[in-house]
Amino acid sequence: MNAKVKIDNLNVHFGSNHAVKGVSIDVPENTVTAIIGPSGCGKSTVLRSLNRMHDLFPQAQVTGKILLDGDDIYGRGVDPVVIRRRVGMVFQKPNPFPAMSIHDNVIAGYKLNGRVKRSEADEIVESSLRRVALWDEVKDRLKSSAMELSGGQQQRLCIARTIAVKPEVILMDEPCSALDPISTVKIEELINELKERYTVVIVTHNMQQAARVSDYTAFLYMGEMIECDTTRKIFTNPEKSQTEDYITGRFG
Ligand SMILES: Nc1ncnc2c1ncn2[C@@H]1O[C@H](COP(=O)(O)OP(=O)(O)OP(=O)(O)O)[C@@H](O)[C@H]1O
Repeated sequence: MNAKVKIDNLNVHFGSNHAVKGVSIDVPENTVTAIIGPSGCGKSTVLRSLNRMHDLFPQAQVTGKILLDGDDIYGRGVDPVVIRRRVGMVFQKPNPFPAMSIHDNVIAGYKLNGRVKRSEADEIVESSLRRVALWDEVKDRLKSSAMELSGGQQQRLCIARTIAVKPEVILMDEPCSALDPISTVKIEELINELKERYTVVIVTHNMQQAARVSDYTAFLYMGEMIECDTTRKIFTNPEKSQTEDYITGRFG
């Protein structure tokens, strides 16, 4: 299988804190890869490296390579804005734009490309909302504020906003941690559908969630990648004792 994203000897320093130490992971296309590990082990830092989010933190120093379709996203002349369009991100807490309607939230990122005809915008809003199974719930109130939606609906709206830009890769940082169990099930079902079109990388604290939604799992510990394999192998027959200790709840 092709590696859509290849993380090759990634190191991230925040000042003197060496947060990510020589991590290499291949992320195959049209799969879900979960990154798990105890708090502070560097999961979010690895994830944010995949769309150059650390460019926004001057103290962060990133070395190594992140290849997207074989090209280094940190290469000379590469525009991080273009990378962030190809590699979208969904955050822990749903973060719709509070002053915008449901409709305008979905199309907000797409509009950064330039003027969009009304009919084109309506079509993108509908198809994106359908894809996150939110259309039927909101189609009669597209002009209402996004803040009127429940937390779970807001998270699906944020995923719709990410999809509307037509990314190739979707990064998700603990996308269900602020949601109730029913909304969590909906997002997990959605993640399973998303991989038909996109490559998904998800950070989660919840090992059952990693086991349910992912095809591959990478276990990080203190900034190092201990083991990366199929999720089935990691959860049933891991190679490393640290992985086994973590997934059986002996630490973390
Ligand atoms: N913007 C930042 N500035 C300075 N240090 C940071 C920054 N982001 C992360 N770190 C440091 O990098 C290390 C790894 O943090 P990271 O958030 O990646 O861990 P994590 O595994 O995602 O943790 P959690 O599960 O608690 O969210 C920590 O020591 C953290 O303090």
